[in-house]
Amino acid sequence: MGESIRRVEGRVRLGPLTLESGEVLPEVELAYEDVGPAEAPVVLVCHALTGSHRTVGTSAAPGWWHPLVGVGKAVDPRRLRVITFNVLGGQDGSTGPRSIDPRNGRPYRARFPFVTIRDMVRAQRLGLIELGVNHVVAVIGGSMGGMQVLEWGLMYPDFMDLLVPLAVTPATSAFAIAFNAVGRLAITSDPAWREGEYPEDDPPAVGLSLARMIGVLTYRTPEQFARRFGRSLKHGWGHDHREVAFQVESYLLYQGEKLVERFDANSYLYLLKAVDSHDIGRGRGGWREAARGYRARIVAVGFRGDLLYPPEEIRSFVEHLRALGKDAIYAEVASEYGHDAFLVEGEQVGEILRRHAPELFPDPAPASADPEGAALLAASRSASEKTVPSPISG
Ligand SMILES: CC(=O)SCCNC(=O)CCNC(=O)[C@H](O)C(C)(C)COP(=O)(O)OP(=O)(O)OC[C@H]1O[C@@H](n2cnc3c(N)ncnc32)[C@H](O)[C@@H]1OP(=O)(O)O
Ligand SMILES: N[C@@H](CCO)C(=O)O
Repeated sequence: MGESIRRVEGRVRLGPLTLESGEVLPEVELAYEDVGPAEAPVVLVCHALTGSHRTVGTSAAPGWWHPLVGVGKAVDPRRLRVITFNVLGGQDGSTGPRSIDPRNGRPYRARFPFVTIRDMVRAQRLGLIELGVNHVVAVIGGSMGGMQVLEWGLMYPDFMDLLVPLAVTPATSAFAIAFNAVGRLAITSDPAWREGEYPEDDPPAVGLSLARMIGVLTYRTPEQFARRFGRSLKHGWGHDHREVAFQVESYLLYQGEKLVERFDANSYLYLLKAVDSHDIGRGRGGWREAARGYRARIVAVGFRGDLLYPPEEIRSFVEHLRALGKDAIYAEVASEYGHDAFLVEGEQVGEILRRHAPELFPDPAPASADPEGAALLAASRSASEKTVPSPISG
């Protein structure tokens, strides 16, 4: 970041935390990134499955959401204080399966308790209080991050002014749970998983890799694969069923390997379970009834071709909110990235935020005055598609 922009990475200690299940984690810590002026209005960002608290990052290592959050972007840390926590159950410094259980001095691994999206949100609320934050202007997140956004709005309805759930439905569908179940089975049936007791340098690589490959199939679209790979061959066409004949196979294998390099298999299992737990209506009379509890304004975004969280379901959710008299709008983004578009189409999501919440996300001041900001801008991806206006956008 430029010298003028404050960026802190740290950990907050929360002490014991009673989970939704009734189990108690005796010592909980959350890793966080805190970027922007300390006195500025706070935007809380919630990360997705394999993201981390490094939302903005640095010019040398831009964070996972650099297309949307950063100098010159819609969520600009020159005027907003942007805070992200690594989720409870995560693997980037927050308490999770890799952490030491203080009761016996051993890593939890597969003995870590089941955590839900609500547990993640409660931990973050305690984390914000530790950081001296009692109100945020917006909570933003996509996918598993969007689940946290929806829960934030019900668990602490007056804590924020605006909720921005992206690529998420009010409850995880049977179809999405089914893919998660297959992913988990891929990991747990790899003999290298060893009931979670694998050494750090010998993880269940085949299982985790396979789980990611299955996941990637649901995060993208047939259109993207057709355009990128078509039937292009990697090697000459042979007759061995073990060969990697097509480019698309090579790509998928690489995506699997890449995750093995950067993610813990046990944490992946727990986070998939947390995703399965997502249902804003659980214990609240169903999602339609639960929706009555929102008090903050909502700008919800769906992504064309999202197999897991179909835009039409998000749109119906917003229609229901509006029928309840809530201040909610829906906008849709077209992208061949499908579900993953929430991560890469930052320019389009930024346009939606500027249009519907200009008081928080005004047109950016040029980043050129800040050389590091310009470098971050250059690092972001260009969006090729345009935002699709929705008839129910305000
Ligand atoms: C951006 C980050 O910070 S990632 C690390 C933190 N984690 C996160 O942010 C979680 C969320 N992020 C993600 O899910 C992803 O990073 C996304 C969706 C944002 C982008 O996905 P990517 O995998 O980077 O994009 P994409 O699908 O274009 O794949 C590109 C990779 O496939 C490789 N590739 C492309 N075609 C082929 C092929 N035929 N055979 C083998 N590899 C191939 C590219 O070389 C490239 O490799 P690289 O990642 O080492 O540069
Ligand atoms: N690509 C996303 C998918 C889940 O939203 C991730 O890895 O977090």
